Amino acid sequence: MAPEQSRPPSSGFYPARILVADDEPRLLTSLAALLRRRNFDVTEAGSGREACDQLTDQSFDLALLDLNMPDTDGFAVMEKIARLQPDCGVIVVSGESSFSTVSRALRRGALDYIRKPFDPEELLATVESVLGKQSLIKAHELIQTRLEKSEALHRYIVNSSPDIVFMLDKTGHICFINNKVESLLGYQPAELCGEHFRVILDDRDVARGTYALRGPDISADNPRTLEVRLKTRGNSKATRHFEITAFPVDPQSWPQTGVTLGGSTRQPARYYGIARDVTERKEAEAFINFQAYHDLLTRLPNRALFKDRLELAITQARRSEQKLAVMFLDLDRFKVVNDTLGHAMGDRLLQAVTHRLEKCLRRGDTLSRFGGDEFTLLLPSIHSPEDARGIAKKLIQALKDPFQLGNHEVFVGVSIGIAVFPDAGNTMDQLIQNADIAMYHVKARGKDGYRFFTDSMSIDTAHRLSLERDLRLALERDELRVHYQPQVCSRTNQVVGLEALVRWQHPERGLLYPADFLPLAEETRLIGKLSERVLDQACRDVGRWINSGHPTLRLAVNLSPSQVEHPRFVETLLERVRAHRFPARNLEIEITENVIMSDLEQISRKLKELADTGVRIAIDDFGTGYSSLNYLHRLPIHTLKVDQSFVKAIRSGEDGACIVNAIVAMAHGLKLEIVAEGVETDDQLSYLKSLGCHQVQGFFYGPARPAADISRLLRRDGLAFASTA
Ligand SMILES: Nc1nc2c(ncn2[C@@H]2O[C@@H]3COP(=O)(O)O[C@H]4[C@@H](O)[C@H](n5cnc6c(=O)[nH]c(N)nc65)O[C@@H]4COP(=O)(O)O[C@H]3[C@H]2O)c(=O)[nH]1
Repeated sequence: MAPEQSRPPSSGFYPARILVADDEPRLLTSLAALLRRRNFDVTEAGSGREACDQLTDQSFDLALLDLNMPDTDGFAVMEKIARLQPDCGVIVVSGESSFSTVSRALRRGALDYIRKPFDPEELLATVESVLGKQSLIKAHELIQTRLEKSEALHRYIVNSSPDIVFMLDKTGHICFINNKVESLLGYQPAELCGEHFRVILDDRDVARGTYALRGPDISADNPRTLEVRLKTRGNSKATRHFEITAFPVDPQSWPQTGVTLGGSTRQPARYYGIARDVTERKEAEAFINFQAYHDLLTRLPNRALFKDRLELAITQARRSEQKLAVMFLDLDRFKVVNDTLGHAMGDRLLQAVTHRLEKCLRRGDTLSRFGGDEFTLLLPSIHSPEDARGIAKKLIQALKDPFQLGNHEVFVGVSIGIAVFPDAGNTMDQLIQNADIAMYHVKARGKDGYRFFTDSMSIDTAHRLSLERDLRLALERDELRVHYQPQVCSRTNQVVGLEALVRWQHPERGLLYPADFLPLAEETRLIGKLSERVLDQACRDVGRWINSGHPTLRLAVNLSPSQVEHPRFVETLLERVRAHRFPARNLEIEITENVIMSDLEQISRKLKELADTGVRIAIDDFGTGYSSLNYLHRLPIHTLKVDQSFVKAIRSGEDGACIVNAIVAMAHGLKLEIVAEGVETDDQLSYLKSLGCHQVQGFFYGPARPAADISRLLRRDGLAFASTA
């Protein structure tokens, strides 16, 4: 008999439930008693059918079955167990001991076989061994299930990460990479495992990326963070920006460093990292950065970026003792287009202008939009000012052809001031300001041209501000004066005309000449008012002289480019002339070639209108501008004024003298009158006379003088000048 003992160790927290089935009542009772003494929870079944009924009612850990039972044998019960309670183990306790029966029972799932009559100890040992195995299998299955769940959870966490998670071996080959790499870069994780991680690094970042992991001090607490571009699959040009955080795997926190992952690499994982897609942030940063330093309409660098580049270029030029040029460009007639066609057209024009200007430049040059219709250009290393001159001519030429804006064909020009480092300024602000000043000198002299800054143009800023204020006051306080320079016929020494030249009687600085304030007047748009005053005064003075016995006396007035461009130029001029009852045929307006060429069509219409009323038209400084002869016979021009530079050349016998010959010959051919300016010497006068150029103006006959002097002259000598000359 089995000794009375405590519960078997394999039964866990509750006694194992055992079904015992045998058709021999005595054997059944003794077997049950034996097991109960070991604290098993025993259910007895006196037949196979009864055993089957029990199996439908309750569950068991183990069944001890006799094979030979009359109605339902042990095999049938085993079948039912396999179907209803597959976890229930089976031990056959049978008198049958033939090999075939034993083997059949084992094939049907019996875990052991005990032959009757059995030894109680042996039976109990078998029961406990089977129950022990059963509980081990169950525990194993439980752990297996938990592991699978845990693995699934971690896989889910890693693959659902918004970042790419990866592990590398010590040489940088990818041991593991999560699925995120597919949605962000288009690669399958499997195709990257085993590859070196540089295969996805953008070429520009390979050196930085591969070097990054080599630091001696990086760890999980001190990871290496760097921004790199990663290539997307299939198109090596398309990259995305990532912030990578990586560190060596700590053997203490993950002792599995010796284990390879995924079987695709021979080396164990040594680095852990995550790569966060920061493309949108980078793009937003790039856009904000672009906005801060660029003009969004033209996409050109703005004032801030231009100044930054200029500062840098000055430092470099200083170090290498080279020159650089700063140009200030102001569009001519932009305002007219903007005002008449609207801002949208104005914007399109600025874009088109930018496009043409950019085509004239080299890679290192910086063209920037300084504001409105103003641009600045930096030519960082030039050999001589001639290089800048070449570019300026190219820029002017580039804007010559009309711009097509919808149905409108518009013309703009550009006035360019040039300041060359170091002669025209040592600092960034000086260079920009001086280029600006030079530009206004272009504007004041007819626009659509270029000029280099010279010291004589300079007006420092404080001076400039006070001058501007003074100029406004001068208009209010009537400080402007008109002086008249006689135009004399050298054959008769008769005064044929008077050129009105503005002066400013400054309360502190004395008499100022146009060069001192006209550019500023142009810049501050006071030029319009100033010109009106001059015209009014001149009409009054010369009108008086005409009426006092000099009916043929001609008044020559200079007109500023902005005056001529004004849409109401003709009406305004005629209104003033009529208001003073000044005879139109005695008026000659002087304009430069540049003004004409700026918009040939418009200007020619205006000049024809004026000429129809009797007003004469003279081309001032002839020979210094375009000298495109084409317009001469298309416009109602009466007089050519030979620029003083050519007259000066007569004395020294330079080429200029030949130009005078040519201009005079041409004027004769075209039946135009000709006036030579700046005649100072007898030689010049004789030479001009010999060419047949008889109308002259210059210090030879006297400078421009106040009206009172002219009145005296006319009273004393009539129109004859003989006594003075
Ligand atoms: N070296 C030398 N110079 C001589 C001689 N004879 C005359 N000049 C100067 O030469 C300039 C001739 O005028 P411009 O070419 O029309 O050039 C003028 C004209 O373009 C402009 N200007 C003068 N008054 C007015 C005005 O009322 N309105 C406008 N828009 N411009 C004016 O300012 C320019 C300079 O005027 P100014 O300083 O008065 O200078 C005048 C005159 O004083 C000479 O023999 N030798």
